[in-house]
Amino acid sequence: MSTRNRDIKCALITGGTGSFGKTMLRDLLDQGTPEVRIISRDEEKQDALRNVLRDERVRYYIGDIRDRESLDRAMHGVECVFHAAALKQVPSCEFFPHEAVRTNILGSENVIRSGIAAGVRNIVCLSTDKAVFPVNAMGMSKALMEKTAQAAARELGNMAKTTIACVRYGNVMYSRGSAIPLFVRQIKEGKPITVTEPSMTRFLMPLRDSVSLVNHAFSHARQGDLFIKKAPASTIVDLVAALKELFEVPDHPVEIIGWRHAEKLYETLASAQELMTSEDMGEYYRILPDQRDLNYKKFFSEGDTQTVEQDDYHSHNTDQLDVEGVKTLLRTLPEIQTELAAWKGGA
Ligand SMILES: O=c1ccn([C@@H]2O[C@H](COP(=O)(O)OP(=O)(O)O[C@H]3O[C@H](CO)[C@@H](O)[C@H](O)[C@H]3O)[C@@H](O)[C@H]2O)c(=O)[nH]1
Repeated sequence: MSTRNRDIKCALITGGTGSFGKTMLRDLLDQGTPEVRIISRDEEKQDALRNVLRDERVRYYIGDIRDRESLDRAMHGVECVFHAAALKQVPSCEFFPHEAVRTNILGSENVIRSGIAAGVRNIVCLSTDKAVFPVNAMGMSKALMEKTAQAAARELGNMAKTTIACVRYGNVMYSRGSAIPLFVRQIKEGKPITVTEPSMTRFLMPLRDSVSLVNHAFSHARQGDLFIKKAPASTIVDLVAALKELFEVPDHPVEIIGWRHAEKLYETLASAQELMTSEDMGEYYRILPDQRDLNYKKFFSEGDTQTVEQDDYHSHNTDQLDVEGVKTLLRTLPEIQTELAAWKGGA
């Protein structure tokens, strides 16, 4: 996936047993990283991972990013931190916003402070498109995580030992608790596919691309940068049609259930203002940090008058995949390949 992380001797992944964490872990091990630490709360998930991997280069730390001490114990000697631990489900954050504050904002602050204190070289914090113009508690807390990271980066400046960057990505296809595995389960169980709003669009990103984005950020980050990866999108109705065609169930019923709490019709990966201070890197955008200080007076005397000439970059105006395009992308996912083989084998 990446050839750029070969010189890392010791990496730490927070939330190391999640979908992203496990893929990142495998990527680092494949590159020959001598030591990868993961820190997470759930001993059972760690034990399951330990039994699957059986790799002595992986060190497991039980801990919670809410608890600075547990982070400090895992942090000494670490060169780079991939910070993926988060409360990421929209409904649970909506009902327990204070928990989102404690994990996504205060926990991230702990990761950053612990990393700086231990002299870590790179910290990459994972964010989401839901942090742009946020309407739900999950997105709001991730937006504040980004601000926390950027404030720490600004405070450190360019000469510091530690570089802090963020990445923002859209829906990771087949991630735990998301719509695609739910739709597959509904097909397998003969239950109606529940669609919220057919015309909703979402950026579609395979897990491997989210790891590439993080690797890109790791290799290219300057202090306070935020990276996004350009990605295609589709409507939910096309996503469902693609799955029905792949599983060859043209008559499978679809039930419209209406919008869930705090959902958007489309998601935005970068605002027009952010794009104004961004660098187009081909597959990626680098969004530069705001370098202004608190001396607002000089903005009037020295500031530029900038006009916003472009649109936000969102899932309604990025490349739109049609049903065939979604099918092609879905076919590349290992989980879909496994499900299809079992489905067709058993049919
Ligand atoms: O039964 C369902 C469930 C979802 N959807 C729709 O499918 C799309 C994707 O839903 P889902 O996979 O739950 O993703 P999001 O709600 O967009 O949020 C996901 O994507 C975020 C990144 O944007 C992650 O941070 C979140 O953890 C993850 O839940 C949305 O338009 C939903 O309205 C349905 O139509 N029917």
